[in-house]
Amino acid sequence: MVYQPGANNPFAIPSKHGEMPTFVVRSSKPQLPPVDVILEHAQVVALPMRTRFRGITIREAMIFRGLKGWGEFAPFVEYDDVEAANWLAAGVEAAWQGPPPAVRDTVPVNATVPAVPADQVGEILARFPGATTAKVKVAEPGQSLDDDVQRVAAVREVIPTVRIDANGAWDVPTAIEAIAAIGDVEYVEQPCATIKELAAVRRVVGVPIAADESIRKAEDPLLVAQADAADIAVLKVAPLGGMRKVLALNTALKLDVVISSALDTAVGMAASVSAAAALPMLDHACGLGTGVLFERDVAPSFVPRHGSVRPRLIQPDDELPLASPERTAWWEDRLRRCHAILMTR
Ligand SMILES: O=C(O)CCC(=O)C1=CC=C[C@@H](O)[C@@H]1C(=O)O
Ligand SMILES: [Mg+2]
Repeated sequence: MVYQPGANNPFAIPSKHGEMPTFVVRSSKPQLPPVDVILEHAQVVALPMRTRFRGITIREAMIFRGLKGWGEFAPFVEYDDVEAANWLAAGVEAAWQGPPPAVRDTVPVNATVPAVPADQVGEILARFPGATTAKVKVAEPGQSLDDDVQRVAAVREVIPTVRIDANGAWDVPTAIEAIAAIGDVEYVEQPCATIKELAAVRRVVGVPIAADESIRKAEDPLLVAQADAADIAVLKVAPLGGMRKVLALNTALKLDVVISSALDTAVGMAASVSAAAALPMLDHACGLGTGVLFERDVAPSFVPRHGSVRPRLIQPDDELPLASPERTAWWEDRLRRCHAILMTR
């Protein structure tokens, strides 16, 4: 199909001054704008973090403007193109389709506590005013179980409801030992790497198990539920391919759901918050307060107030902390490869 410039072109974005673009582009996917249309309004940002999180101190992201707003493409740099292509689908959905209808206007969020020493916990929690649930990272490489126990204890002094996330780092015996040592928690997210191990831990421990990587990195995201391996599904909009994908998964999984960020900038966070606002049922706080972990965001971050954030559309700041030309070229190449993958799906 050839898209001509102007009104009949479903992907054409008027410039800031209202003129239609002058390109002629080819695309065979009605839902996917041609790659040059995406890149025409794209910028790559490098955002400094206030606290190292998941080994990241500078969060790079590509953001682009579409017909319905802004989208984000920010797969973690180590992800391969097949996995990263889901993130592009999510960004395109946000920018060209916009959010699904909301059923609530506030979304409760948890405080997110990176694997910091216990004496830094108070400073982190102060960034999440009103949060009644905290998610604490545990099992960080190079740290001990005692570090986790102390960090969680320091959090509990301020916020009694604690969930922990081991990112699949424990084997089954270590998970059972660590969960017993850490004590009462709302749930344990991804204690072990595999679905089989999650099911084994779940059979032994008396606390609910949440699956994150076992859903977003699985070939079949429904397997974890079929294997009775989890009580709660942690769903992330960008890695799972978009807001509507997450809503469909929520229906198919038949588990309690928590929507969590993928260390989204304010643009990606707008999509994540919109997905949470559109869920028919939401019984748990969501991991959508991570904007406060950024030193600088692309627009005012979704800062929790009274423990919640509100869905809204984002207009990025005029002046952004742009990535270097080399990094920008790297992201453009990556987006082109991911776009080619989406063309085959
Ligand atoms: O859920 C939260 O409170 C914040 C988001 C969060 O923890 C994560 C975001 C991005 C990458 C992950 O390592 C991490 C997670 O594993 O859930
Ligand atoms: Mg997780």
